[in-house]
Amino acid sequence: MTFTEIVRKENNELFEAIFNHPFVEGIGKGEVPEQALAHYIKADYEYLNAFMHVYGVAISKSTERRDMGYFSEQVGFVLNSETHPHHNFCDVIGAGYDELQGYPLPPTADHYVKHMMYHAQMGGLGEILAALLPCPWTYVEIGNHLMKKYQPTPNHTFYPWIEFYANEDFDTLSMAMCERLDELAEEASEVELRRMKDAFRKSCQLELNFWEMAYTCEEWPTGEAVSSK
Ligand SMILES: Cc1ncc(CO)c(N)n1
Repeated sequence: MTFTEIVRKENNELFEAIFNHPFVEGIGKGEVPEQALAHYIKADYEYLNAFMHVYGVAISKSTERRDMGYFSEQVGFVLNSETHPHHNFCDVIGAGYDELQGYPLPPTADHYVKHMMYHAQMGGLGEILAALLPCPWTYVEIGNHLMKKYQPTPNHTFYPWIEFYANEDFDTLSMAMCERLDELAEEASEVELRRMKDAFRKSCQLELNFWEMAYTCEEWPTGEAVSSK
């Protein structure tokens, strides 16, 4: 088995818990509370900004042009394409996209971006990719799972969202990350492999918690966040 096949298997329970989460199930059924959709977009817009910062660190740690090219392509994808699923949620709640931008991250999203930045700063390319991979991988699987289970047609409330993540383009771009990570794992030491596994698992856990954060409209204890800007 390859490294990514092993970690996919070791974290199967988390993937299943994500598929069964009420937010994700709600997307499939076409019913998600409006506050949860708004909370998700506010957090995810800033999360994706942080994700691009991590790609930037990954570029600075790359020695090969193919890696630099891949990361820069991914930044372009987040900037130009991953706005589409966000627009779907905004349209459903009748909110303008810019109204939901610029908010401080709730605790779980804050934890998630700092977890990725920690591995980006402390680790090599393999460790960075291991921390990043659950982001596209869980969404590819969510998209395909919802397509299969609910077989939405274009008039489904969340068809654009589901179609975006189930689409082959997203799959191809994301799964290139699996192949590169497997190559890096071949050359990694035992210690590096353990760190890569930890980074991957924690990102899967935080993916699950991110859905819960949005669903419960999680806030900081006193209801006031300190802006990190
Ligand atoms: C939290 C989170 N994980 C994964 C994705 C998919 O890129 C996303 N947009 N947000």
